[in-house]
Amino acid sequence: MTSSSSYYSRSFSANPRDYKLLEEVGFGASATVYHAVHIPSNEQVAVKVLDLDRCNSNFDDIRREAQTMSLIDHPNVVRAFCSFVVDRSLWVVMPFMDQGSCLHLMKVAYPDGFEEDAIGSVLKETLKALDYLHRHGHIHRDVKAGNILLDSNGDIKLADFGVSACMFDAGDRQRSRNTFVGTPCWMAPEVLQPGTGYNFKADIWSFGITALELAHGHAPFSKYPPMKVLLMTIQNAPPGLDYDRDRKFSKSFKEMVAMCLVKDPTKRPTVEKLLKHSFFKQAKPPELSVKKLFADLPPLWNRVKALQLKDAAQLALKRMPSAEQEAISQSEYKRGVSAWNFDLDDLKAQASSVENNDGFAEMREEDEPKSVSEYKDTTDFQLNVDKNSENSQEDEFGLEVGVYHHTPQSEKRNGLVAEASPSTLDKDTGLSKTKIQSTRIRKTQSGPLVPGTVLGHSLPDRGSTFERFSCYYGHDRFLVKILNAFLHFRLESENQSSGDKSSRDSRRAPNFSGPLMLPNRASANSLSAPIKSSGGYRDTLDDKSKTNLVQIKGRFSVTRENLDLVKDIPVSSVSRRSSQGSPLRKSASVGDWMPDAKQMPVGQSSKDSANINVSASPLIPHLQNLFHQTSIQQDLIMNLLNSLQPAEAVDASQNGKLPPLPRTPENNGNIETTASEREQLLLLKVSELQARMMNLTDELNSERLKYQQLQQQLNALYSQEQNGKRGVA
Ligand SMILES: Nc1ncnc2c1ncn2[C@@H]1O[C@H](COP(=O)(O)OP(=O)(O)OP(=O)(O)O)[C@@H](O)[C@H]1O
Repeated sequence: MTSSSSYYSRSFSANPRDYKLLEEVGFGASATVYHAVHIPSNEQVAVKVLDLDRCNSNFDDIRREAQTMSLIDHPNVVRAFCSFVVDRSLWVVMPFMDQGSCLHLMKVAYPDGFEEDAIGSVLKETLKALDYLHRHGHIHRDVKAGNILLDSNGDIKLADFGVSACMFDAGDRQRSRNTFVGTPCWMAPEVLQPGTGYNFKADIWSFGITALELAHGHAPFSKYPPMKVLLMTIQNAPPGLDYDRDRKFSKSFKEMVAMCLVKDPTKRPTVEKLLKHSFFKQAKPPELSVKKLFADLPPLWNRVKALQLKDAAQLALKRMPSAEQEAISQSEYKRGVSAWNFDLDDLKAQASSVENNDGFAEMREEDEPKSVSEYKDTTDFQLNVDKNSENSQEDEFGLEVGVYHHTPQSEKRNGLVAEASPSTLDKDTGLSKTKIQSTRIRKTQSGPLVPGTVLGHSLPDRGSTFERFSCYYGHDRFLVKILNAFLHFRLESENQSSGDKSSRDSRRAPNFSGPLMLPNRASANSLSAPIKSSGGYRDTLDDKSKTNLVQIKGRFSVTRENLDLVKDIPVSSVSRRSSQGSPLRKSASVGDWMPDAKQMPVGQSSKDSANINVSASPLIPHLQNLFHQTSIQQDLIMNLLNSLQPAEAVDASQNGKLPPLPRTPENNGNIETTASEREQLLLLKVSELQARMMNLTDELNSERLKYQQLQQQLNALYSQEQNGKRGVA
């Protein structure tokens, strides 16, 4: 094996014929990495073959990345010996790191993570790499275990400049620092937040997440879908090492991680400062701590093959196309693929997962932020949403706390908390064994967190009504789910919009929509086998993304669908009843339900907003978010409306009678009296539901108005742009 230092004395030719590609040793979002031999010198190298059609970056960007890589000269950073174009791909020749990435090693042999001494060495070497990059004005932007490579000598190098950005660049390149680039689980909150921009401190956050990844075998939140990760990263208290669960790790390791995972980037240490931390002062040389990790393992390519087979077998178990998609998506996501985008279908799938109440239930699990873990024992858990995240407090280590966290039962309740608790359904319904979660709202000390607009009722009312939904209408599980889902989305959208408010002045924002761009294999950084399925997920996406691609920026693409979305509200699959008596009306311009004109602000024309060239607009993500939220809410309302009729029908069809009332001494089982009483009760409930539906409709309208206002802003921006162009002409 050639030591990496001897590589530097050699020159590697930029001719594909001089390289013999051997085994595949890695696969990422846009590239396949091969173990190869440089024939003239008989040197082992790695050749990264970037599929230019699969890259979301333009060619100049990619070439620049390769050039940057070739200028690198640091023992802890993978440099490119040379790069050249072969057909529709770019070959980058690099030193071969014969033990692969830390992620791969964990997948193969350390699913629960490494020991602390190995982690210390790996992190220290990575930090040296970051120190070098930051000093030279680079933000890496994709620090993660999958990009930390090891070789048999114990050398540790940071790889993958696919998304790095130069802080000294100007123009387009500089702007890319305001784009949405990286891998969601590792991305700093400021990177995920619309329009805030970020700097090299984003790497410190990712470094902290990588520390957790190495300690646990996976990154925090890695089991959640992207949208949830995004929300959790922005809203939750930062993740960290738990003082109880992670007892095996030292205090200094925990403190070091906590220093990196502070939401306010200005409070994160620089690399220089971090290197002086006691954790790194104690770190052992990699030869002592890291080499032993792979001492007994077979060669890298055999491990890669084994993982490929394992992943292929797992996927073969899920033959159904949708299950396959889900498996690919989950698997890719968990393993940390960088290129990803959101898609309405994806979001809707997440919405449907809310039906199973996992939106709440998941929060109990292992990836909770550290502020949560101490409340693990509470059976009744609460979701606490602090709208004033910018006012979040800091603990003694300068850590932010309590942005979006569980609250212990014992806490005083003078603020508002949405509580999800198990509830048993009506025994007579056949669903009596099924537990669902009713949603109650009540006060907690954590402050006035959920605005009163959630349901437009006094708090005790809201609480009791939701309880009644789950008990009285226990037979209509669907209805309860709708209401729970609605509340969940309200909470999420409230938090999102509060995030939006804080960045209202921003000129650029990341886009959370578009197809989920995933490679067609089970796992990327885990080096798995391609999934060869005709008409499979990747194929579909490829075609779709090729035909629809409008703009490519970094790893994020804007597709025509994104734009169409602004013009065409997706028609819900839910059948809709007449809007008579509802403030909603069918809109001719957008083909869907719109607020009644008389409820619109003066001077606001829906016609104005119909024909907008939005391609250049930074408002697209906001509009998409609003559309998404409102269309889901709209569906919920329509479901609610629809459910009224069947509910009555079902009730009446039970042996031709109304549902049984409890026997009381008064009615003494008198059928005639109870029947009319029950009728009245049902009518009452129906009108109560209708009233609630009207409230929901009001909220929908106010969302619509927000959307209209955004459209107006968009119009104004567009005309400004047009005027500007005319002026220049
Ligand atoms: N020089 C190398 N030697 C050995 N293995 C490598 C080398 N470079 C990359 N790999 C392996 O290939 C995998 C994918 O490489 P890389 O991360 O560069 O691709 P990518 O498309 O940029 O991936 P992503 O964007 O998903 O991180 C790595 O996780 C690693 O396991």
